[in-house]
Amino acid sequence: MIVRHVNDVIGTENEVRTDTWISRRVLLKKDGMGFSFHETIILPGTETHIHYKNHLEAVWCVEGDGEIETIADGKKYALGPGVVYALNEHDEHYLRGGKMPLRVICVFNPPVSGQEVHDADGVYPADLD
Ligand SMILES: CC(=O)NCC[C@H](N)C(=O)O
Repeated sequence: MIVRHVNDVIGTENEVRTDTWISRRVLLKKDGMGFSFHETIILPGTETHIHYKNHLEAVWCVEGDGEIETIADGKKYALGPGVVYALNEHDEHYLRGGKMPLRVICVFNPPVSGQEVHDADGVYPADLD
């Protein structure tokens, strides 16, 4: 069994920081679960263009506020505690931070390896070792 605390990831290479989010990747591809499991903080007032062409992602919003806009149809959804969204169609979207840090728990299938960041098109690479 694997038992970890998010504090074991903070400050390590598996806490990935960008200008718009911080991702603490607690379970990774190498753990063999078939998914990866992250705590992510979306920074207030930011916008991130995301298009997970190679992954499915489900997101559970725990605290804070923000917004997601699906680009294909221009629909906007408010994000806050208890909201869950699943990018079951690899939906290209804008993820926006609100007034407060938005803390979410994310699952990726297939799992990320640990160091992925979005490329210019909002994509994570298919298989990083
Ligand atoms: C919700 C979302 O996709 N945020 C970007 C970072 C991602 N959650 C990650 O943990 O790599």
